[in-house]
Amino acid sequence: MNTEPLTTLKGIGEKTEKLFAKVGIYNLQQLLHYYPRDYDCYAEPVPLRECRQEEKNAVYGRIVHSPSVKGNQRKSIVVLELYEEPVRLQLTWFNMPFLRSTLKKGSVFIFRGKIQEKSGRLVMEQPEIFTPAAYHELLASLQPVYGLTAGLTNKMVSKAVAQVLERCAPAQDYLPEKIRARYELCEINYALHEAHFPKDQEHLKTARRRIVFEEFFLFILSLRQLKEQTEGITNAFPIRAVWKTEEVIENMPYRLTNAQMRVWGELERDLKGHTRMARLVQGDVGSGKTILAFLAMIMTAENGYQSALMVPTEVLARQHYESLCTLLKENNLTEYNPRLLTGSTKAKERREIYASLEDGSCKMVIGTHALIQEKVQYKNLALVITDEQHRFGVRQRTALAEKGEPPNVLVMSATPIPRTLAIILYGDLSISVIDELPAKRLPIKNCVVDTSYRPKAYRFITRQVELGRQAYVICPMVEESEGLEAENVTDYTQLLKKELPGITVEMLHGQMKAAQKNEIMERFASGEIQVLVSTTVVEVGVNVPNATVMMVENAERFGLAQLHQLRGRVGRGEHQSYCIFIRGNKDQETAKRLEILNHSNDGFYIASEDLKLRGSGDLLGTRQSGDMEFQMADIFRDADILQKASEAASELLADDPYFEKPEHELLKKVMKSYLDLENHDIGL
Ligand SMILES: Nc1ncnc2c1ncn2[C@@H]1O[C@H](COP(=O)(O)OP(=O)(O)OP(=O)(O)O)[C@@H](O)[C@H]1O
Repeated sequence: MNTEPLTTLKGIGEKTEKLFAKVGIYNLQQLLHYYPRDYDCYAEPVPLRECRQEEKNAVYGRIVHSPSVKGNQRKSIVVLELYEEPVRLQLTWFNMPFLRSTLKKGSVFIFRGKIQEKSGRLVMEQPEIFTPAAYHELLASLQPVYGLTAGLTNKMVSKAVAQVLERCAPAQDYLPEKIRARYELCEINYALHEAHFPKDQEHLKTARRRIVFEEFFLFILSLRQLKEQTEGITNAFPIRAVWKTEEVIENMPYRLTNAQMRVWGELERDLKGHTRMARLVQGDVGSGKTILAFLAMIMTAENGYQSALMVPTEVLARQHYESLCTLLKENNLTEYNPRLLTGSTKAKERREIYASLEDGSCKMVIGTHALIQEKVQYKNLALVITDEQHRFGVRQRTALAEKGEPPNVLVMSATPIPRTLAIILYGDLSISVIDELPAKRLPIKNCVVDTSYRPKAYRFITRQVELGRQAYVICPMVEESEGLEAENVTDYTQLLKKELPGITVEMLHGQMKAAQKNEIMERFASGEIQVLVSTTVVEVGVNVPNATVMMVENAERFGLAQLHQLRGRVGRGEHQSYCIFIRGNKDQETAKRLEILNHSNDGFYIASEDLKLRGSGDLLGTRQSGDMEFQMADIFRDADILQKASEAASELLADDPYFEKPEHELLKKVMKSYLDLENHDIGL
């Protein structure tokens, strides 16, 4: 593992190092695995009449008239007209007056950019300019497009990656030869190189297959090890039947659905059982998983034991904490002393919480990664609940479990994974499914529209706010970023403040300070903020039943599973809810994909239809699931590779369960650092 800092690369100083840190890259190893999020394909130039609108095109241009330059020194626009009967195309460049001397009359260039229709004219803004010879060199190649942040350019990333590739190669391959041959996987150095700088689609496909396989393979191997260590362990916290949970269920303002009751029965059986519980509860968005988690916590506390609920974001931790406190108060159970422990808990309070966990006076704790820091000692932690399994590595899953006697483990997930895949990905867990939504829910009304619909959408939101409801508006980015045409939360909030006078509009995104995020979320939950412009930080678990509109800008930039999660933020109460997906392009494929969402509110159906539509050949589309477990793999798109990796892991473990054979020596080392890395990521 190459953990040298980025500053060991040429051209990277402290300033650039900080920019890389913003996208989560701190060392060479991480940079090597920072795969492009897309690839730009340099296709043959086409005649103007064959250009496709809303897409990137390359066109030949013989300059007949010199370009015009308008404006002044500080703000100028260079305009060049291309004409091929019957098509006229206007090329424009902002603040690049020097281009006038490059674009000389009589010369020939290739211009490349997106063609759009604006006020009845075809325009290409800020096109790239190439000489025909230079373009020829690039032809058919795929140029990597990396995820960026303000100040970090694509060129900076690709140059740095190129250096690392040169420095690290040739690495020894740790996937055993036998497996590589059997599953037709290419060699590691080749895979890494082609994943970043593919020669063509075929090379990319081959590279991708290898990397995806490897990601799944390592994951499954560690999962199997985990299973071996934990399966059949005696339940160290036997639970007696108690009546409190029955009372809590009776006192609830609603009745549990049949599915909730069935799953609760399964949880209860597990908790009272002789062997340790290890269960996954899967249920579509809004199906009511949280109350089951709370019931399990109450039953555990009633028996004198502690439980911990760990969630991926602070916003969600706080929300769950508040609902738990309300539930306990309503049932006179505040003696369980629930606490909230997150990264932003102040030192003094933190010490108090640590003490109450150690002496056992706190029976329930909800929090983020802070819960698994070394300093936290529990008196008798009997139940660990993790929310949204996917966001935690295998290692994190057990870190909590290692604090004392192995506790019962309950995992909640809203990711609609088909059963066959779930069995692989959650190999160490039994699975329960909540396959029913609470009654009285009206199906969400959806529409997929283009940007011209915005004024109507704003009027609609205004009317909903007048009725006392609230709305979310989701943008893909936090702030404007060079070369990326997508709406951003910062500018959009300003725009909406103007467009929606008299309505309280605020923004929320992951880069804000925790205290600020909490404040905004609390004001939204209490109804004070009426429209929340946000990134996908609200994607998982956020529960504000009064919100009835979810408007998603640049819906094409999100995977369907992610859009389904976002949509799940509305329709959580009794009011009719609406979802407006705004398409930022006119691409046919996008339209087809979004139509699936438009016609169904069922997460499992959406995932399977999406898979059919994509087929396995689609390499470049948006990743389906927003999970962070894998760098490149996507559990939906790569379902077939997942199956193969699972097969391979079984074969390997049957042959050499402790990696003792010489050909598995390197793999053993990699497995160890794979687990350590996850530890390292969470600061253990
Ligand atoms: N049986 C029920 N009847 C009516 N409302 C319910 C029922 N169960 C839960 N709810 C309510 O439905 C809303 C959604 O429940 P919850 O937050 O548990 O969903 P979830 O399954 O965790 O969804 P997500 O995956 O989106 O977080 C909450 O406001 C909750 O109080």
